[in-house]
Amino acid sequence: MADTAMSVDEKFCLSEVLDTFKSCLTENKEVIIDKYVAGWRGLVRFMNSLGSIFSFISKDAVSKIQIMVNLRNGENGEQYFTIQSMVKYELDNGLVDTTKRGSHPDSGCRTLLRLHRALRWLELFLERLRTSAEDSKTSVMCSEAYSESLAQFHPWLIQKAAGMAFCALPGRLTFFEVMNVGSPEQVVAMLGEALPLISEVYQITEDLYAKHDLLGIP
Ligand SMILES: CCCCCCCC/C=C\CCCCCCCC(=O)N[C@@H](COP(=O)(O)O)[C@H](O)/C=C/CCCCCCCCCCCCC
Repeated sequence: MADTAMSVDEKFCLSEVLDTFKSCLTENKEVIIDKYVAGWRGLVRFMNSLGSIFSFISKDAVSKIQIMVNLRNGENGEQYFTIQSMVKYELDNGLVDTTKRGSHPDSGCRTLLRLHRALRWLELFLERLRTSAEDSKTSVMCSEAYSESLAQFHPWLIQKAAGMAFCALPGRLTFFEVMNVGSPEQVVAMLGEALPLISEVYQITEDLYAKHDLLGIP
């Protein structure tokens, strides 16, 4: 049974998120939805600790996480064990609006695609953080990562609101402290460990969605 309650107030722990993404993949390289969602939940906790200016982002992420949790807890929950089984089940049963919005606005494939696009932003942002100089600005790194990924899928108003929120990000050192991992060197080492796993999960999902022509679900 997947978690039904969303707790977003617990303290963030980067190693916990790292472990969750690590445990996302099965031996057959399928992506386990419960673990994927748990990874996002950890990231949302972290974002909440940065201040209420991020709450509009947090709310959207939480609502998408909750849609996935509800699908896992629904009568066909077993079909949502992995992203691969979800895609097969929803496509076989006509449960995805692939070209225009219709009767399945909250399909698993559509909802997960939004998180998947955000995972690309995360990958780009973390890579910038990992290789950043002491005087680098988190707001700039975050904004560049956003422009290269999620921004193309967001309307102007959301882009502006996101840009304003990024300006409220703490400086690099404070940001590292909130991660609660240790020294900056330890943070960099942790990021170096986390990134290949996040990239692998991203690429597997990207390839699967591309294979089924699902990357543009409206
Ligand atoms: C080691 C950790 C360091 C980094 C921690 C990052 C923590 C980030 C946590 C959560 C990120 C939120 C993910 C947001 C998912 C957005 C999905 C989306 O694109 N939704 C839009 C489209 O949905 P539909 O309308 O089609 O259903 C929706 O319109 C979006 C609304 C809200 C704005 C989303 C802005 C996203 C900016 C992502 C950067 C987050 C910055 C966090 C800074 C640490």
